[in-house]
Amino acid sequence: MNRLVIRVPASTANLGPGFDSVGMALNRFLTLEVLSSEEWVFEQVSPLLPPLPEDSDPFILKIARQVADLYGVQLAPCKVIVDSEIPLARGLGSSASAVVAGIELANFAGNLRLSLAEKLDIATRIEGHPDNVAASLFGGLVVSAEQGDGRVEVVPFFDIMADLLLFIPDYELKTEDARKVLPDFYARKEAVKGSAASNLFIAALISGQYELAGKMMEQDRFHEPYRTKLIPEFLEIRRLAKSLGAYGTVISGAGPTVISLVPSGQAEAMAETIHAHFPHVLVEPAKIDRTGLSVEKYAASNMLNL
Ligand SMILES: Nc1ncnc2c1ncn2[C@@H]1O[C@H](COP(=O)(O)OP(=O)(O)OP(=O)(O)O)[C@@H](O)[C@H]1O
Ligand SMILES: N[C@@H](CCO)C(=O)O
Repeated sequence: MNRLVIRVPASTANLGPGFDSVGMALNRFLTLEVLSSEEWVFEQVSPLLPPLPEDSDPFILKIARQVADLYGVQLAPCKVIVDSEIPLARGLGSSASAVVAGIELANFAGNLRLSLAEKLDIATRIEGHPDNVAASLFGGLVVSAEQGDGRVEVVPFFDIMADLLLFIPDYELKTEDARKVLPDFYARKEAVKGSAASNLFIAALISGQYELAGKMMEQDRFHEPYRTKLIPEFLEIRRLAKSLGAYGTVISGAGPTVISLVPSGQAEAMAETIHAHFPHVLVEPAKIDRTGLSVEKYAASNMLNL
């Protein structure tokens, strides 16, 4: 094996009331080209990536080494060329994609032969919650729950017939900071309403009742009431998107990106209208990625064709 291409989709977490449990993969990708090498070499070709540290391992290699330590193996050195379409700290799962990429790098360079379930458990432990990593690994809409024993159970769905509209502000919001504004406890009445909204949202979404899914999507009780103040344009975007026919509009992950679930084929036209109202926000149509993590292996004999 001389060349490997690891492709990991971005993701949106929560989708409103599915806090830390629901994720959806998006058609924006982190890509690693991995080649056999005498020593570790990292190159980055996207301006969206953070600068490579001068005195320590790059983040993705740190994750790979962590996984190798877990299994007690040494990693064979590689040259890794990293490209990315996922903006950092915007609520589009950049860290989860990097964690999944690091695990896959370890899988290759340490010859670990990890199963998808093992990758999910490790990624969840590193990321702290399964929503983004599960979506990046499986693709589609993924509902997940940690089991308390280090294992994560998931059910992916691939037949959601809707598109997405991303509103990406020009400022970052670190997940760590956006979690600090959340309460440690919820009153029973609030928790019951939040959980009911989540249940009905998922039931509506997977049964193709997108209007109802959109309505329930906007009834989160777990995080949006506390994070709205961190994203000043959120409620105005929601209002405008609704007036143009979006099913529902929520904070993507920990924000600041706002995401709308919209009828198939309508995202482009809506993006054009909305962009004029929010000049400092990038308004981009997106689609659900239904592939998840993909790994392509190329033998030496094929390399001249690549
Ligand atoms: N490809 C990468 N290479 C190195 N570091 C990365 C990479 N992707 C993400 N990171 C690190 O993760 C941080 C962003 O993670 P954070 O959890 O705050 O936001 P996010 O994952 O983009 O959004 P969210 O979790 O809300 O979906 C970056 O600031 C950077 O430190
Ligand atoms: N569920 C997570 C996603 C961001 O990592 C949150 O909302 O904090």
